[in-house]
Amino acid sequence: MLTFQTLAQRLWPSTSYRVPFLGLDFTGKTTLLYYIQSEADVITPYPTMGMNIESLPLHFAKGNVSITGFDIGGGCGGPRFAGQLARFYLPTSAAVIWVVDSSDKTRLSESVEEFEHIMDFLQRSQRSEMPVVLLAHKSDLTNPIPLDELRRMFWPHCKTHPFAIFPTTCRRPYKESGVPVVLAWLYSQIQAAELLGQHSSEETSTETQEQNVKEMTTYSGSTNKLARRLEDFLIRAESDSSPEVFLQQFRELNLPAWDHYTHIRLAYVILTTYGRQKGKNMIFDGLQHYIANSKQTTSRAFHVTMTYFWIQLVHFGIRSSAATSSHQPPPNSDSSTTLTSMSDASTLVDTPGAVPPSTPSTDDFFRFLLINPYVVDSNLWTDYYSKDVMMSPKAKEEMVLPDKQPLPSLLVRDTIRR
Ligand SMILES: Nc1nc2c(ncn2[C@@H]2O[C@H](COP(=O)(O)OP(=O)(O)OP(=O)(O)O)[C@@H](O)[C@H]2O)c(=O)[nH]1
Ligand SMILES: [Mg+2]
Repeated sequence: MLTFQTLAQRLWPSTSYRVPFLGLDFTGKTTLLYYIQSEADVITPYPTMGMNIESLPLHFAKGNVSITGFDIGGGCGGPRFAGQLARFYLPTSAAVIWVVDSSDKTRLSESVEEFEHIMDFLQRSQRSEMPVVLLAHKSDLTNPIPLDELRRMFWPHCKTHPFAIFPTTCRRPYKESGVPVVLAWLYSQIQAAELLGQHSSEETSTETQEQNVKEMTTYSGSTNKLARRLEDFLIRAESDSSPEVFLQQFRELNLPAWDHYTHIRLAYVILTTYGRQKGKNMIFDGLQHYIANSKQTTSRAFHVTMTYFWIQLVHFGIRSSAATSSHQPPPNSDSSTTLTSMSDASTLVDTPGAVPPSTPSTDDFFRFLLINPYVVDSNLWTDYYSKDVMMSPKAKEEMVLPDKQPLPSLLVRDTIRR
């Protein structure tokens, strides 16, 4: 049976120490991650969808250490879902960074509540010795919550952990930001844990793993639909046909199902194999062809705006997971090419002697889903479009822009990633 923790270990082998950046949305987790990486302030103008995973090589007088920062966004499914996602990584993490927006007293008790859930989980995963650092972030703003008050509220929930609170800001020069002190503390804690042999246990009992899966889908007794759907997607992906067979089934109007999972996998496989420009046209042409000719889709109609929406979201996700993917997109994959259709696609794949573009592996699709779990939510479009706009005849026939908020921008993300 697939267990999430085994999967996480397979996809991100522990060559460096995993440190998740957790906390409520809008607290500054992403800004901090890239601030640590570049030692300079960066602009993060939109909430994180899914995760940012970055390698952070840290240098100290006493030695060097490599940390992999997992910034788990509150921009998808809310803090509860982010907390559930964190459970994939927590049992094998070296430490936890909990970020509080110290300028926002109104959300303090919400932050404590989420923190308590995470600490309970660590307790049950037998990781009650894991170092926890609380960042009283945005300390540049006026009237920050006093550190004593933060200690009073958070400390009772993590008494068994090495624990420290530091004020931090990304709005000052790096050396004055408080961040170097945090990293030095983390380094000393990781070294100490290493000496005591606490972090060496990568193995987790089957019982604990099964508990983690249960934790992933159940939260305080209430079932989380998104987490369940993610689990369904991962289980399906594990036993699914190869990407080559899957594309063949698409061309032959013979897919095993015509549902949200199938659409996401189709978009993923085609966009990673052929790049955005070519892949987008292939998806448009291929879907129209399929809907017009397959018995599976007799009552369906092609929807231009919906198709464009999912292409944009899946492509955004592919670019987000690119840093951790083993699959290399084709050269010039994003450059402009002439219109390509599904019949061109079969030519590309089947021409004798031609070198076919390589398709991504199953692991790459797992990785994509884990980093971008929001794609499992078939109602995600409602965050961007009102029902009236999306269901209008105009939106069905041509691309209509969202009326609620702009779609996540690759340009912005790439500026941040530089
Ligand atoms: N004043 C101030 N603002 C900051 C600081 N760090 C981040 N911000 C701002 O806080 C806002 C939220 O930052 P993000 O990094 O997107 O927050 P996040 O925790 O990643 O949010 P989600 O992705 O929604 O979970 C942005 O407007 C940042 O520019 C800081 O040190 N000082
Ligand atoms: Mg973020």
